[in-house]
Amino acid sequence: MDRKSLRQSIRKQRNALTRQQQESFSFQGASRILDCLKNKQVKTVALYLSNDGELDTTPLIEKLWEKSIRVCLPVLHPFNKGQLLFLHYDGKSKMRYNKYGIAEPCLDIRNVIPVTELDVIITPLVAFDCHGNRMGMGGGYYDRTLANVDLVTTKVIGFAHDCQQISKVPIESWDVPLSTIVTPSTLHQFD
Ligand SMILES: Nc1nc2c(c(=O)[nH]1)N(C=O)[C@@H](CNc1ccc(C(=O)N[C@@H](CCC(=O)O)C(=O)O)cc1)CN2
Ligand SMILES: Nc1ncnc2c1ncn2[C@@H]1O[C@H](COP(=O)(O)OP(=O)(O)OP(=O)(O)O)[C@@H](O)[C@H]1O
Repeated sequence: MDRKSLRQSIRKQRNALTRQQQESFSFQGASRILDCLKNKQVKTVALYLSNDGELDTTPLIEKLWEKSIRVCLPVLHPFNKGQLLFLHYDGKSKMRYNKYGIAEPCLDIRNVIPVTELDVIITPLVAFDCHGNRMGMGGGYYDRTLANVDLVTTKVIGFAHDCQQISKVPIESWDVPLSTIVTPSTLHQFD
């Protein structure tokens, strides 16, 4: 299957999960991520607000706030096409909808967090495989972000439903494989 058909098919599957499944999976996923961050000096985590049947990040965001860990969200760069900025997000952040209908903090330079300050980036994805290859929504936003990340100082974790795992992601030269992917049932570690 080509990338486009694969995307469509997996997006359909995750959107078909029931409300009850979405809710229990989001708590299971959150607790796996927290396990993964335990005993690490984590001050700032980049997350995303779930959309299109993605594993819901709300319980995880709440838990991080409880632990006084700073949460950032991606914002589409206003001029540089395909690039993301990361903005601090708390319960009081002013929000707007971007062109994809995803809520993001209103752009205010004072709230921009440089990627070098992100201890952990939790990425959304559409499909992944047993080698840690990921495929996203098709904008190349995270591929571009990860191309500029120092993977020694910033831990990158994919977050997805179990049903998003496929046997082989058709990869492209710019794809950055992930060493960790968390699903509700499993912490996947790849070498
Ligand atoms: N929750 C969440 N936030 C995110 C991402 C994500 O995957 N999930 N992104 C990860 O990169 C960025 C947004 N990337 C996206 C890229 C394409 C589409 C999308 O819906 N594309 C439509 C076509 C839209 C159009 O061009 O009109 C489609 O495929 O149907 C959505 C988000 C930043 N924020
Ligand atoms: N590091 C990069 N530099 C420049 N262009 C890039 C880079 N990474 C990806 N792109 C471009 O972005 C487009 C979309 O890439 P791709 O389909 O792999 O995105 P994706 O992995 O599905 O999305 P995302 O990374 O946002 O989740 C491609 O046309 C590709 O040329």
